[in-house]
Amino acid sequence: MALDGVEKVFDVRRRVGLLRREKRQVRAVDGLTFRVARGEMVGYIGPNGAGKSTTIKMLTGILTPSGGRLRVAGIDPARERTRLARRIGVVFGQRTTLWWDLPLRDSYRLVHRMYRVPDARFRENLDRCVELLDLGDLLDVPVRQLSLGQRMRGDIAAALLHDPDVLYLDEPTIGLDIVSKARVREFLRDLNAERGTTVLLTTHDLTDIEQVCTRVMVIDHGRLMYDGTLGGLHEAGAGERTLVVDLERELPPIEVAGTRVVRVEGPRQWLAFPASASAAPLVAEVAGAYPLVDLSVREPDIEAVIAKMYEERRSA
Ligand SMILES: Nc1ncnc2c1ncn2[C@@H]1O[C@H](COP(=O)(O)OP(=O)(O)OP(=O)(O)O)[C@@H](O)[C@H]1O
Repeated sequence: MALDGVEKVFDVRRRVGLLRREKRQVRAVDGLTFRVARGEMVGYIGPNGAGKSTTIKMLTGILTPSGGRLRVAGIDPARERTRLARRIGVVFGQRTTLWWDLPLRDSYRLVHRMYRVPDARFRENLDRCVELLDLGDLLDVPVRQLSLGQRMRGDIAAALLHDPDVLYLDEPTIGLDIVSKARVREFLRDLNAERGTTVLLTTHDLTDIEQVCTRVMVIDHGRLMYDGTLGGLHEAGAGERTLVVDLERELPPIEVAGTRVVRVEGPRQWLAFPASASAAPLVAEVAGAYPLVDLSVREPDIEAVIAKMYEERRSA
């Protein structure tokens, strides 16, 4: 999977007052560049509205990027969506891709035909999924009668019957009890070990990442904020804070000892400094040396992401 400067801009019309409508652009994905090698298991996390679903939709070919280059298994998803469909599996925690009124077995038969999976291969895959996901007693139950955890296992099996090289999972453990969560995670590890399936996992549950992924990418405001191990993420998140400085006019990046300018937009500049340092002397220095209008200290976004996830984990 290879992304180079991928962008997605949405035009949104917003009503302003009674009659006027304002056109605004939302940059849901803003220049994403990363690679995921074959067989990697990667967590893809970020706060609500960060651009995760938009990325996944582009990776499946549902949405066309506004800019940049995107390849999955060597295929341009938007151009060859059908060819790509044979190579990828997709699981959405919040909705099912199964036929609501049909027993699992019939849904699987439809997948079999839709993807023209060779009979022997299909039977082998189905047997393996039934065994590992413990679906034996559920095959003849209509999907609507399944519990959430049972349905999720059924969905995961459906996404894998055509031997995809890449599996996208969007919140696969949401709403599941501890036993079902553990089962899903174990299954993903087994699948990866046996088949070398590449996994991209979106989740708000840190344990999913801890137990399944070897790498985590954090996205915020459509940009990649972090790419590395989970351990490294804690350090990065706790490492820096930002001083947001509004100057009277546009200036070249300002120089304040112990900080570095990470972004400039007109008269506004962002200065990163170590989280362990006190902000007060930095504020005094900026105020003394530059024409200042306003100033605020921001906690790092990554830290906010982690804090939020840990909060959710504690209360789970
Ligand atoms: N079809 C659309 N039209 C306009 N704006 C959109 C559309 N889809 C997404 N957006 C906007 O793009 C941004 C990114 O949304 P996206 O759904 O990708 O975030 P997310 O990281 O998946 O969030 P969540 O965790 O809440 O699912 C948001 O500001 C969202 O409002």
